[in-house]
Amino acid sequence: MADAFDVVVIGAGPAGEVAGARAAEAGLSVALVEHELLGGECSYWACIPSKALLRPGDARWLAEHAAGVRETLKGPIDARAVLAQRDAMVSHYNDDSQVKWAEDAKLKVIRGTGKLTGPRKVRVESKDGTVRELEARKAVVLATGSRPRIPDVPGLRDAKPWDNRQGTGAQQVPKRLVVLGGGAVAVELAQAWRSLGAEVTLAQRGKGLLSRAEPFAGEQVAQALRDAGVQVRLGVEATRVQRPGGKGEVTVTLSNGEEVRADEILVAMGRVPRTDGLGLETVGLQGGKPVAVDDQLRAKGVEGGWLYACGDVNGRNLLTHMGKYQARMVGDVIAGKQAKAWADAKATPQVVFTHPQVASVGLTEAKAREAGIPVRTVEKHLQDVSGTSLMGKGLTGTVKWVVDEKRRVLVGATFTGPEVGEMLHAATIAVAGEVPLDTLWHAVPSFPTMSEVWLKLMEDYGL
Ligand SMILES: Cc1cc2nc3c(=O)[nH]c(=O)nc-3n(C[C@H](O)[C@H](O)[C@H](O)COP(=O)(O)OP(=O)(O)OC[C@H]3O[C@@H](n4cnc5c(N)ncnc54)[C@H](O)[C@@H]3O)c2cc1C
Ligand SMILES: NC(=O)c1ccc[n+]([C@@H]2O[C@H](COP(=O)([O-])OP(=O)(O)OC[C@H]3O[C@@H](n4cnc5c(N)ncnc54)[C@H](O)[C@@H]3O)[C@@H](O)[C@H]2O)c1
Repeated sequence: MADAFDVVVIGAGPAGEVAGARAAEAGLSVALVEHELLGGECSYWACIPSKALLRPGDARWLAEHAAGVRETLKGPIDARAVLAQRDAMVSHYNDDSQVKWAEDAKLKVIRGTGKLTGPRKVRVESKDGTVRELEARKAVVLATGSRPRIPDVPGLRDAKPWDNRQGTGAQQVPKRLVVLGGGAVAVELAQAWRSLGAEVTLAQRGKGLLSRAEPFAGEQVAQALRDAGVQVRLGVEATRVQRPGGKGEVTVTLSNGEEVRADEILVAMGRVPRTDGLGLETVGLQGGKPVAVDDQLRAKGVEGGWLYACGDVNGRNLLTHMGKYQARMVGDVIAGKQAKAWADAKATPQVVFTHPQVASVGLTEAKAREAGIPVRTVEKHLQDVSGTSLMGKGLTGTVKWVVDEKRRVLVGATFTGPEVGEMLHAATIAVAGEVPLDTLWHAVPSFPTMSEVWLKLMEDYGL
């Protein structure tokens, strides 16, 4: 006999937890199925540990710009203390507090691997082989996230490369690390391990780093990595990896003929949705690719509209906060409220936590032009305002606005520089809220904060 719930959520990462909690808040009974740790990739092997590894290097970089503090800095960062703090931030890979949170939110936690067996039916197999059949009266939510993409480079798999799990969870700093990729994972982890003493080489296929951001952002991050001693190779691919027996020294041959030797190799080449083995074919869908959804996060092509997918698994926006945003919509839609996810199409914020940080929202200039928007851009330097000089001598940064000239609203903004992640939300409000520039003119930034750069941008725009 199947146990019946109003909602069955498969996957308890940030998206699954929030979808379940939102539905439970509306009075629905919810089963939350998880086969590893409640909290998902983000809490233990992605966002949290990577930021814990980056923060000390960032703090030191800021301190190096503070007269009177710089002179007192002696010796390298204490890597052992940083790794211990990382372990504390991931609760030593224990999810007791998350389970308590879920139970307090009235979610029924079911441990095991969930799989669809037909419309509204989920089978959960636990590690000891026990099988439990569940039935969803209203909805099933897929929130199974993503796993790293390991491309078919000859020898790469046999070399037992690090992925984000070892890349954020290693207990020792490798002497030499080679990083393949040039997206957020690659730049953040390259900088983090370099700050802890590793000799790092980063090899990126594309012409620049952070290819979805404004080009100046990737250029500044590349320069910062180089300044910190990272060997940055752009426009090259790994063509072969050699590591006999999958341990010891690894040799990576690059497409320019160069051979890089290292003690570990980190693959940071994107993600694939976890949809294989999920029983999608039992409801007429195909595994191995993202679950396509509409703006209410309903899986397309499933009769009856009872299947939803939020977070990385639908491939819309691989960011924790956007997965949670979609999850709030899912919970509301299942509870019968009107809800539609539109922000992830036009106002997605993202912060890359390198130094300089890269904080962006909405469209880049290139994307806005591609969309046929009549674009005008405004660009200013952070060092033009007193707040930046006060934060640290010699600190710099760039802010670029992308304005829809017809509607006189911001459609995108990018900031680089120290702590700019904390400045991003103002831009997110302006973009999501389509605040007219003539109204923004009356949003006065405080003196002496870095946000005064908004004033400079508005003046340059002609307000
Ligand atoms: C190194 C790194 C750093 C990152 N840093 C940031 C950051 O700073 N900010 C940010 O916004 N994003 C960041 N991201 C992206 C972020 O981690 C993801 O967008 C986020 O984790 C997606 O959440 P999710 O709930 O969709 O999936 P996940 O976090 O992947 O959770 C899915 C859960 O489902 C479970 N599961 C899967 N299949 C089944 C099944 N069949 N049965 C039961 N359970 C199952 C998994 O065990 C997991 O717990 C980072 C990613 C990486 C790799
Ligand atoms: N701070 C943050 O917000 C944060 C941090 C980390 C990750 N994330 C998110 O997690 C997701 C995964 O990040 P990611 O960096 O792994 O993926 P990504 O898609 O952002 O970047 C993948 C990189 O790998 C390169 N690449 C792909 N195939 C290659 C090949 N065969 N040879 C050489 N290079 C190759 C690409 O050029 C690209 O630079 C992204 O959506 C990212 O935004 C966010």
